Amino acid sequence: MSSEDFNKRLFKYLDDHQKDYIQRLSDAVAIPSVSAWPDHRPEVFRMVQWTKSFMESLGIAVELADVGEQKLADGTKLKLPDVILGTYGNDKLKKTVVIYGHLDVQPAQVSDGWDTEPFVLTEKNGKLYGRGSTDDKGPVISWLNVIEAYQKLNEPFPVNVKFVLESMEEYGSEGLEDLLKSLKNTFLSGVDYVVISDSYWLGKEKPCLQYGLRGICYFFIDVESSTKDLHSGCFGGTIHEAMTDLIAVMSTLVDDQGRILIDGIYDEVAQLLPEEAEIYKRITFDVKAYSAEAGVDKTIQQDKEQILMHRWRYPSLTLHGIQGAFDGVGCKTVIPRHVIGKFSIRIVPNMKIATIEKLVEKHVKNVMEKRNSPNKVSVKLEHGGDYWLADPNHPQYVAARRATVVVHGIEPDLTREGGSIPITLTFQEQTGKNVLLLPIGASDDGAHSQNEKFDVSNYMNGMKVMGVYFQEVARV
Ligand SMILES: C[C@H](N)C(=O)N[C@@H](Cc1c[nH]cn1)C(=O)O
Ligand SMILES: [Zn+2]
Ligand SMILES: [Zn+2]
Repeated sequence: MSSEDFNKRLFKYLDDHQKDYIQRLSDAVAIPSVSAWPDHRPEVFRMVQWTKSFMESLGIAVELADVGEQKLADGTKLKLPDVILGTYGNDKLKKTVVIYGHLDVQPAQVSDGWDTEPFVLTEKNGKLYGRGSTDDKGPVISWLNVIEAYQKLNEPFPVNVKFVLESMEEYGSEGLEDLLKSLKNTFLSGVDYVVISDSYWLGKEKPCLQYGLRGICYFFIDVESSTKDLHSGCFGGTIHEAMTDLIAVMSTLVDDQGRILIDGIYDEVAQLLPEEAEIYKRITFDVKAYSAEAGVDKTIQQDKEQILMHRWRYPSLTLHGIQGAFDGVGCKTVIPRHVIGKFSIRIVPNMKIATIEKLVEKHVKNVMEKRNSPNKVSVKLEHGGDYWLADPNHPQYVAARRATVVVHGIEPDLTREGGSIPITLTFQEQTGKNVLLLPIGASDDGAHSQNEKFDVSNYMNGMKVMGVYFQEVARV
C-alpha cells in the first residue's frame, strides 16, 4: 500500500475515534497532577500509574525510574514522582525515536478566575477546556493514540520508540537530569532522534516547528523579621518589616520597559547578527492578535520583530508572587513575620546559570546593605534550566516539515519558543542527536493561565502530523 493510501486510512481511523480521544483526555485532566502543590503529590503518582496502564495496554514495556526525593523550603522531604521509561519496538533495522513529555500540570482553581472547573474537561465550541489539556497531557496522549491507531489498522510501526515521561517539568524537572545522565549508555544508547511536543504555535492557524527555547532561573528571596506575625497598630513604625524589605528588593529588579536592572545581566547575551535579524522579518505573526490573546491594551514593543526578539532571544524577568503575605479578602492588620518573594529570569544564548545566580545574589546584597535592616535575608536559586538551540535544517526537521505539509497543506514556520523545557539540552547532550520541538497546540491555548484549552481540531490534526512524522522520520 502506498503511504498516501495508508495516510487516508489513518486519518479516517483517527477521525472516527474523536469521541474516544476526548474521553481519554478527559480522564487524564480529571487527575489534578499539580507538581507544585506538595499535598497533591499522590495525584501526581496516580497520573503516573494511569499513564503506565494505558501504555502497557498498547504493549509498550514500561519501567518506572525512581529519581529520589525533593527537599521543600521548610526542610521536609517528599518523594519525587517516578519517571516513566517506555520501550516500543526493538528492531535493529528501524530508527529509534525518543519521545519526551510531562504529566504534571500547573496549579489551577476556580477562584483563580476559571469559567469552568479546571479538572473537568469541558467542551465548548470545538475547544476542550481544562488544566493540562494543551500542557502537556493532550500532546502526550496524542502520541499514544497514534500508536494505538497503527495497531488497530494492523500497520507495522515505522520506528522504535522510547518514551521518557516525567511529572516534575513544571517544577524544573527535578531529578531528571541525573537520571538521563545515568541512562546515557543504556536506555538512551542507539537512539536516532528526540522529539518533544510541549509548546505552541505562534498563531492560531499556521503550524510551526521550533528550534529554540529560553531557559529559566527561578529564585526565592526569603526575608524573616520576627518570631511571629505582629499587630501593625502595636508594632508598625517601630520594627523593620519583612515585607517592606522584600518589596524594596523586588522593585529594583526590572523597569517599566521590561529591562532587567541587575548589573551585568546582559553581558553574556549573544549579539544580534544581521542574518538573525532577517529571520524575524519572514515569520508570520499578528501583533494585534498577540495583544488580544494576552488581554492587554498595549505591549511594551510595538513591531513584530521586536516582540519576537523579546520573547525568544532576550532575557526577561517576571515577579511571580510572595508566599506568606496576606492575600485574603478583607483587611487583616498584620505584619507578616516571614515572606518569600518569587521571581524568575528567562535566559537566552549565551547566559550561564552560575553567572546569573552570582549576579542576583550580589544585587540583593547591595540593595539590602543600603537599607540598614537587621532582617535575615537569603536568596536561593530554586531551579534552573538551560536555554537550547538546534539546527532547523536537520533531516529530522525536514521530515516533520513534510508531515506538516501532508496534513495542513502548508510549510510550517521555523520559530523559537519563549518558554522553557528545562531538560531539552540534556537530551541533546546525552544522546548527541537532534532534538525537534513539534508543537500541536495553538497560540491562544492559554497554558498556565485561566481557561487553558486544546482545540479539537488541533488535537485531531496534531495526531495526524505525528502519525505521518513517524513514517517520514523512518525514511531520513
Ligand atoms: C513550554 C512548557 N510547556 C512549559 O510550560 N514550561 C515551563 C517550565 C517551567 C520551569 N519552571 C517552571 N516551569 C515554563 O516555561 O514555565
Ligand atoms: Zn507548562
Ligand atoms: Zn509543558
